[in-house]
Formats: sequence, C-alpha cells, structure tokens
Amino acid sequence: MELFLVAYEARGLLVSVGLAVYLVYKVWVYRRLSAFKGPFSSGWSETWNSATTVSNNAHVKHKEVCDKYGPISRIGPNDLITDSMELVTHMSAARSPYTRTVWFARATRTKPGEDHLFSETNESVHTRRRQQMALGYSGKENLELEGTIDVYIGKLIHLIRSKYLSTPELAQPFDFGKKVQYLAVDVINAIGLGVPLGDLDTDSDQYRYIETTEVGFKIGKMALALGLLPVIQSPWVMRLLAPLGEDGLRFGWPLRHARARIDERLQQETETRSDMLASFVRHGLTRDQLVNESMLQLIAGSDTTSTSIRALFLYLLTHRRVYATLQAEVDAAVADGTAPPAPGVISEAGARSLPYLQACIKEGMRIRPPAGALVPKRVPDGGDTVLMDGKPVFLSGGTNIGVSMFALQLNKGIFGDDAEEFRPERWLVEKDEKKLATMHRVHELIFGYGKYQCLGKSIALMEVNKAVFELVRNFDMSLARPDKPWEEENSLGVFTQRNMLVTAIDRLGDVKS
Ligand code: HEM
Repeated sequence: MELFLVAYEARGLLVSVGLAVYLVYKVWVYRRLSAFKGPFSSGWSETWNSATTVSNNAHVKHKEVCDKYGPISRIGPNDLITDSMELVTHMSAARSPYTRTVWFARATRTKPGEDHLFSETNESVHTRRRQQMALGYSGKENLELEGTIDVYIGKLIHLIRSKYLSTPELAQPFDFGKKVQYLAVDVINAIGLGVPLGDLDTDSDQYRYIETTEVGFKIGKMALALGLLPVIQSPWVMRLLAPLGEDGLRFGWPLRHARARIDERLQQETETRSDMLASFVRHGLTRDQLVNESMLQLIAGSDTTSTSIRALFLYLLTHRRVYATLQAEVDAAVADGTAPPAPGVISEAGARSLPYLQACIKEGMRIRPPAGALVPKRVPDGGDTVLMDGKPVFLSGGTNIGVSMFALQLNKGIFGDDAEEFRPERWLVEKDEKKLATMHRVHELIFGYGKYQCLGKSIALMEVNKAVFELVRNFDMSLARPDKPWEEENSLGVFTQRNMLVTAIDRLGDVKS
C-alpha cells in the first residue's frame, strides 16, 4: 500500500522517466537504419507500412519507394525494401544465414500453432520438410501431373465453347478472370488431393471457396496492418472466423474436404501410386502435415496461376500485333503437328518449343509479377555487409528486408528504357548476351530463389503454357470493357482481379470439345 502511495506521489517523475525511455528507444530505433531513406515517418512509426498494407495497391507503392529512394530503402522502423537482384539472391541462397521473418507464420498460417512449408520459420524444420516434398512437386514422383492438367484445360475450353461463345449476331461477355480461377482451383485440388472442387463442371465457385478466401485475405491484411494477426491466429478467433458449418460454406469447407480426401487416401497403399499425395506419404509426412500442406497449395497455387493467365491476356488483348503474332505461331504449331488436333491439348514439351509463346509468357509475368508479397527475410544477428553499386552497406542484425518484385521486374537498368512496356520481343532480339542472361536471372526471381524457391513453379508454368496455347488456338478474344478491364485488389501480395469481361469467338467451328 505504501509503495502505491509513493508511486502516486512520484507519478509526474515516473511519467517523465517513462517518456524519456520511450524517446531514447525511438531515437535508437530510428538511428539503426537511418542510412536508408524512405517515406516520411517510416523511420519512426509503422504508419506508412500499415497504410500501404491495407491499400489495394501495395505493390505500386513499394515500387515507387524503390524508384525514389534507391535499391535499399526504408519502409518501417525495422523494415527495409529492396529491388537489388544481388541482395535477393544473397538472402535466399542455399547456405545463406538469413532466415524468414515472423511475417511468414503470422500472415500465412492456416491453422493456429501449426506450420506448412511456407509459414515455417525454423530453418532446419523447413529444410527437412522441403526435402520431403520436393519430389512430389516435381514430375519425377508425380507422373499423373501433365495428364491431370490436360483434363482441366479441356474442361475450361469446353465451358467457354458450350456457354459463352459470341457471334457477329450476339455478344456474350463473360468474366474470363473467374473461369481461369475455376481452372486453377480445380487443378490444384485434382493434383494435390486427387479430387477437384468441380468449379469447371458446375461453372460455379463450389462451396464459395474463392469468395471466402478473398474475404480471408482481406481480414488478414487488415489484421496485419493493425498488428492483430497474433490475436486472429488464436484458436478461438480462428474458430469464429472459419466455422466448419454443415452447410459446407466458408473457409472451413476446403479444410474438411482436404481432411476427408487425405483420410481416404491414408487407408490405401501408396507404394504403387505416383501422385503428389502418395509421394508426400512415402517421404514421411503425417496426416496433419498433409492437411496443412494441401491448404498451402490452394493458397499459394490458385491465385498466382490465375493472375498469370489473366495478366497475360490483359496485355495480349490490348496489343494486337503481339496477339496476331502469337496466334500465327500457335496455328503453325497445329499445322506442323507440334500440337495434336483439337480437342487435344498441347504437350508441355510442344509448348516449350514455341519461342514466341515463351517470350509472351515471360513478358506477361515480368510486366505483372503474379505474386506481390514482400516475403521479408531477417538479417542474421551481428549484421551483414553487402556491396551495393560497388560500395559496402551495413545491414543491422534483426532487420527485415522485403522485396519489391515490381520494382525489380520493371527495372530500367536491367530491362532497358522501355522496361514498363509489354514487348515480348525483348526476350528474342536482345543481342547483348550478358544483358540477356541478367534479364533471365532477374526474371527467375518471380518464383523466389534458392532455399525458398517456389516448389510449385513447374506446375504453374505447365498450366500457364497449356492454357495460353489452347485459349489462343480455340478463340478470338476481346476485352468487352476496355475502359475498365478489371477490378484488382492486392491483399498480402495475393492478387484478385474481378470482372474481367471478355468476348470469345470460336476459331475452330466444328470441334467437339
Ligand atoms: C505463377 C505462379 C506462382 C508464383 C509467381 C509463385 C511464387 C512464389 C514465391 C515468390 C514464393 C516464395 C519465395 C520466398 O519465400 O522467397 C513461393 C513459395 C512457394 N510456392 Fe509458389 N508461386 C506460384 C505458384 C505456385 C503453385 C502452383 C504452387 C503449388 C502447386 C506453389 C507452391 C509454393 C510453395 C509450396 C512454396 C513454399 C516453398 C518453401 O517454403 O520452400 N506455388 N512461390
């Protein structure tokens, strides 16, 4: 009691001391990274970072910062951002001492207290899990991959041909972005769990998975900006946000779907199977790990892949010369037998042999990188010195460094003065071999690098290659609303594009797909 009285008497002094300690701490935090410039207030508070996180176009703001303040800029008291290829590869190299920041666990966990590969911040656990999963993601232990993707490409073409064809007599715009997302969601479920959600067959967002993940991402980005993610990730809040209702709605349904499929599969023997789940089981993943990984696949693989296809078509449909050149290459590939007659689907090897198609896909992903998250890494304790433009730069230990993929891919120093323009030919006509090699290296970073590189890269590229070829072969497409081609939102680096209204005219006439 006496202690309280003394404290009460000295309250003025205590508040002053508290304030002084707070100010000294703030100055110390500010000075740690004061060598790096950034938006006003970023050295003192999280205001800029939080406002950017909740905005719909964080990727644009991150690029503006890099363009204005240089290859390493400051966006928060403890946060830097970079568009330096050297620094990105240095941080993620196989033996790099940099680690993942807590952002991964906070922003991407799908179950409280449990990690999947992407949310795992313990380096040795991550390395081990990656080894267990790498073969399942590759074609080596997943022989059904290409055939499965072909089935769903065929279903997409059939859906458009059977319901949405336009003719000179009648225009029937449809949301191309949504149909492409149905493709991506069905493919991921089919290759990851052996059963699609059935979006393409029903022409609908089954179990409102797409709608509810979009809401989930929105809640996630608000919570991240407000520092509330640890609260959101507590088991009881998660339960409230993602109820496993019997109506099958909301985020709980895909989780239930995954659990049920995995339980079915665990009853069967895996030795003779050659799909992703069988490979994971053979390499020792437990039932709960399998469920978490399947949720990751849905989150990591469906929006990124559909964004890649949508973005490329946005540029194709607004660049007639490119679209016509690509269509000519596609038609020639059909004529010379590189692709089977419709309704067959081109093989991955066939698509990869078409230089203009490859240049278009590369350029589409470059001009609109499909993943916009900063994926920040942590500088090792003790700090690190890196060379930037030939000068040593010290990075304090514990600092978070994120990547602006847009600044990197649209960098004029790497891609030339027209870096912000869509020009697939840049990949074909560049004479300077060193410059071209750097362009390719930088482009590869779209999928991350080294010990953190995307495991779904080859799956995504296979799907994109086939989808683009078959859509161009089958239809003449146009933007139905060129003045408002889509509505886009960036949540935690995941893009959603809605209302991408397109008309499609049949190019093949008598095909039965
Ligand atoms: C165009 C499509 C895609 C892009 C641009 C992309 C990009 C990325 C990026 C940037 C990372 C993180 C790198 C880092 O932390 O530094 C990543 C990780 C990952 N991605 Fe993708 N991704 C795509 C498609 C997919 C697909 C289709 C799947 C699954 C089928 C997938 C599964 C994963 C997994 C499992 C990881 C975690 C790897 C690890 O932690 O070691 N991704 N991806």
